[in-house]
Amino acid sequence: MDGVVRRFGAVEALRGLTWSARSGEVTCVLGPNGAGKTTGVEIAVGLQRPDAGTVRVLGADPWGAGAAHRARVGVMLQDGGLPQSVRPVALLQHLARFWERPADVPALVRRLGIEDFARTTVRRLSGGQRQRVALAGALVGRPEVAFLDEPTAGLDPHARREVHSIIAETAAGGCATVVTTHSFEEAERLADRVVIVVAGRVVADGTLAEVAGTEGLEATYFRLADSEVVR
Ligand SMILES: Nc1ncnc2c1ncn2[C@@H]1O[C@H](COP(=O)(O)OP(=O)(O)OP(=O)(O)O)[C@@H](O)[C@H]1O
Repeated sequence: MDGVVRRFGAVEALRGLTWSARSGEVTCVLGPNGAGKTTGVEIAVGLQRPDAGTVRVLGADPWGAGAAHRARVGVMLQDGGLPQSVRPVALLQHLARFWERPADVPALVRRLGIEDFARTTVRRLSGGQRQRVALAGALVGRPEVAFLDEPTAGLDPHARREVHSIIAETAAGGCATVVTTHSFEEAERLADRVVIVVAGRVVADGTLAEVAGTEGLEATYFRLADSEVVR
């Protein structure tokens, strides 16, 4: 996305957001609460229209893009948007039928521990369980681009470890994998590239090594976030 602006009344959530993600890489997007990460992701998947700027995902403008484009893009949003009254495995099997070459649903279910709560409807799942189903839903179509909004927030350590390996494998399979996170440890473990967003702008963008430099990712983040907030 290039120069993307998004306003909500008097709030300027995105103030010229410019960054990109590449195939075969994990791009971690970091930034304080309210920095504009989710807004950026929602624009990238066509759920919101920018007030200004340009967005291209797989060469297409996501706003108003058709079903063929959407089928190439996987999305996991913070509040899930999952149907409430279905059971997880039935939901994933149903989703898998929309794609020509879906992922192996039983393998995904096993790896994410979804079989432990397979008989519970989505409505009654815990937050972390629901999140695992949402992640499986985002990846079941083997997308070429995936936007995962805080995929490990609130997950227990086992689930987090499994999600990290699934994300790494997804990128290794060629997917441009975008992950928003508040965890430096997660970004250091997963990221090929890091984008730091503060107050609707990108304040750092590069490989993990470039962004972390000699001071490390955490120190870089606080330095950039604090100076931007003060400004
Ligand atoms: N629909 C909306 N109406 C009004 N303001 C909004 C709306 N959506 C987002 N905002 C505002 O835009 C800004 C960016 O929000 P956004 O959810 O993108 O931040 P974020 O970086 O994802 O934060 P978090 O880390 O808490 O998830 C915030 O100030 C938020 O209050």
